[in-house]
Amino acid sequence: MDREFIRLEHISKKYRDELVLKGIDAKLHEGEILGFLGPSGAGKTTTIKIITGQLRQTSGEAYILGINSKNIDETIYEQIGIVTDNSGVYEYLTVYKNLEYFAKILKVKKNRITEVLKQVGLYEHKDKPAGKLSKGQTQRLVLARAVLHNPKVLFLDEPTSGLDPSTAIEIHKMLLELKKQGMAIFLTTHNMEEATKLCDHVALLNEGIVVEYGSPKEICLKHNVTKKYAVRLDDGTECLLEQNQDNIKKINDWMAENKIETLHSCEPTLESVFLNVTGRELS
Ligand SMILES: Nc1ncnc2c1ncn2[C@@H]1O[C@H](COP(=O)(O)OP(=O)(O)OP(=O)(O)O)[C@@H](O)[C@H]1O
Repeated sequence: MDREFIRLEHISKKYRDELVLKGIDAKLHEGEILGFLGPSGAGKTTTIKIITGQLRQTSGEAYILGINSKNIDETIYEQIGIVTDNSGVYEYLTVYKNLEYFAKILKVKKNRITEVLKQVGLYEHKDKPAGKLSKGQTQRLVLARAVLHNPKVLFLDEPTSGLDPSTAIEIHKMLLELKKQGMAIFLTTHNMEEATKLCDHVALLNEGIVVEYGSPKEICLKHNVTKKYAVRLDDGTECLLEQNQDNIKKINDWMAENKIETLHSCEPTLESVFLNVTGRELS
């Protein structure tokens, strides 16, 4: 499960005089989810466009499925799926007809349409015009279209942006299922919780630079400089205690007196790491 599907080597991109990517390196392997995280304007969409050959970088090299992105052709497009927004849904066609249309283009057998509709939970809506779907259902349809041909790599630009939490959870489940099947997923998001839950690796992007790269856990532990415990006592008192001998003794005493209601160690979150490293909020 470790075939390399994407490699970015020091990618830079200038739009006129503005340098928006400043030497990005990253890798994505089979069956992995890589999160590109950063605030609006950090360069996430630009990165997807470069990898998928829609935009030419100013310097550096990008490879997808072993092919340089500059030489991408339809054999590569047949092996990738891209979801950047909800465009490309034909509102007057039913859900099924939408997928049937793309199945023809992608030379996918019809029984795959039913399979995918069931997988994304849209089977019971298959005869509804796409224009009458809710936002979350539309996002599922877009996802269904992107995975119809069983791509090796799936690009998702903010897949749960604007969705309610329960629909977002459903989308997360689907993505983890696709990952389990070996699909490599390149995901951009502002949402650190989503990234922590889904991603094997994340790149924290700020002003065109990757300021941290690694697994969410590794990154959080690396920034866990002042280790603390959060304690809540049975009288409602809450306190944050640094991890030292005195406080450990205090906690032991409270335990002996059966006073502790909850006790947690407080590792930083990706959100707080980002704030620490860049001085900026993510959203
Ligand atoms: N075609 C373009 N011409 C000029 N500048 C552009 C172009 N496309 C993007 N930019 C600029 O490049 C920077 C990065 O944009 P990009 O869309 O990659 O950011 P992003 O991280 O995807 O943001 P968001 O989260 O808002 O989608 C921004 O400052 C944007 O204004």
